[in-house]
Amino acid sequence: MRKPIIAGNWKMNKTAEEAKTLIDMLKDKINTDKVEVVVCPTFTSLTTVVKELEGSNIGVGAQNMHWADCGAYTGEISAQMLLEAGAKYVIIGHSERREYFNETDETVNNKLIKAIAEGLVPIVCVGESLEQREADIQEKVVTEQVVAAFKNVEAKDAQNTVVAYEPIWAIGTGKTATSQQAEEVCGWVRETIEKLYDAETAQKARIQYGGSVNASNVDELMGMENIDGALVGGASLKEDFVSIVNFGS
Ligand SMILES: O=C[C@H](O)COP(=O)(O)O
Repeated sequence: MRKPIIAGNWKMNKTAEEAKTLIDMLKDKINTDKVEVVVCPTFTSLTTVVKELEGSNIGVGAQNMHWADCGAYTGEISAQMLLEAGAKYVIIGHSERREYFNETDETVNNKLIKAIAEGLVPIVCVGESLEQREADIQEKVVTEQVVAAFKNVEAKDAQNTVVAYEPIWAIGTGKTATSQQAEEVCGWVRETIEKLYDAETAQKARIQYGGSVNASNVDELMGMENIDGALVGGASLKEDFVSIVNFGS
């Protein structure tokens, strides 16, 4: 049985002081007995959030990383720097990085391999655009993204990798995919992992849905066979996140 994992992607929000206030408001209300919970602040707030969550079971992640150990990559951050700051998870290939910062399937693969090598838990994002959904090629798009992301990744490492299916047309729009749409694509993701590796790997890998998840739709989404969690944006910046991670209660 896969343990559900719900992560909050804060994106470019919350100064370190604001992050402390949010964590102080959330941490004692979140139940981690049945759900693995992760918060992903900006890098500048990482150490503050890690300190505020000391003694809790809530994990801390980063929103991105570079695959190099060091070098002339202005503005980038290495896996070692994330680990030093206390991150245990890292989001890779978010659609906003693919759109605004030229993230490609190749860079996503480079980052996934490096995250695994350094012992970070990767959350790899895939998902189609509105145009691709309207053209009904979402299965092709997502399948290709998954295949490219896992190139040269061993089965044991794929089993510990989280894949987040985030239809771009549902991100930040309030237009959530229906549970049936989300389940269909997450099922394709799992089938693709099985074809790449084996049934055991496909069953152990966890798949999140992301895209306007909120307290009113999380229960139905989490009831889907191939949805093991959620990657939450806007709703993770407020008390709604408590209702989301405590889903079903
Ligand atoms: O990483 C989170 C996703 O981009 C979803 O964001 P959202 O919940 O604001 O739609």
